[in-house]
Amino acid sequence: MALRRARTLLDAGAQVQVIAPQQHPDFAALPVTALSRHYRRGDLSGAALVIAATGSADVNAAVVRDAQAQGSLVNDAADATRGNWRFPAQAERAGVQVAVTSGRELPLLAQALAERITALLPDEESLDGWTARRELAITQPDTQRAASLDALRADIRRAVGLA
Ligand SMILES: C[C@@]1(CC(=O)O)c2cc3[nH]c(cc4nc(cc5[nH]c(cc(n2)[C@H]1CCC(=O)O)[C@@](C)(CC(=O)O)[C@@H]5CCC(=O)O)C(CC(=O)O)=C4CCC(=O)O)c(CCC(=O)O)c3CC(=O)O
Ligand SMILES: NC(=O)C1=CN([C@@H]2O[C@H](COP(=O)(O)OP(=O)(O)OC[C@H]3O[C@@H](n4cnc5c(N)ncnc54)[C@H](O)[C@@H]3O)[C@@H](O)[C@H]2O)C=CC1
Repeated sequence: MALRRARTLLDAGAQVQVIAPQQHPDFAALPVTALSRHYRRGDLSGAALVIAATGSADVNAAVVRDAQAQGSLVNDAADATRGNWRFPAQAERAGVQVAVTSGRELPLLAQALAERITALLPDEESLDGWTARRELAITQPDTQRAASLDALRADIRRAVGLA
């Protein structure tokens, strides 16, 4: 679990520190700093986002409490309602990102919706074409500009399946 979270955070550009007595061997290949020991109060100092993902509910509760006391965002991997951060399913193509949360614990729905949305995401060529059209449109005089943006809006809406 911690490994999956670490990959998500690294993909988002975070600096990741892992604290656990036993760590999955795949951590060795990741650019994380690792402490091979039990969690101690004080370990969270300076952390913007904290994930409690031990198998122990008591340790996770202590981590959540300590994180909240210092004002950090925190996720309890065993129960998202105990923290204030949730992990969404993600759809991404050519820089366009959509995050889907079920607002509850229903990851299979979030994943299914993210998969459906991925199929709607435009390719790089379309994005580049629309961006160029927008850049041109916003340099035009008012009436022409409105017509160009309306035409672009209609094309974009059609491309994502809207009437
Ligand atoms: C609350 C949340 C976490 C949070 O935000 O804190 C949460 C909670 C839990 N997930 C559990 C199980 C599974 N999670 C997945 C998959 C994903 N889970 C993700 C998010 C979230 N999962 C958040 C809610 C999201 C929402 O609903 O909106 C995704 C979308 C994103 C991500 O994890 O990065 C990711 C897709 C990754 C991808 O697309 O690649 C699969 C399927 C699989 O692995 O393929 C299973 C097995 C099937 C099943 O159990 O449904 C368990 C039981 C654990 C146990 O057995 O103990 C809990 C805990 C509980 O429910 O208590
Ligand atoms: N949100 C989700 O999608 C999922 C959540 N989970 C939850 O995540 C948690 C972890 O599950 P797994 O990764 O499968 O368990 P795991 O047993 O593989 O890993 C637990 C890790 O916690 C470490 N640990 C134990 N005591 C510790 C302490 N005092 N201080 C620091 N580290 C300590 C262990 O060394 C180990 O590395 C569980 O609470 C489980 O319910 C599990 C699967 C999916």
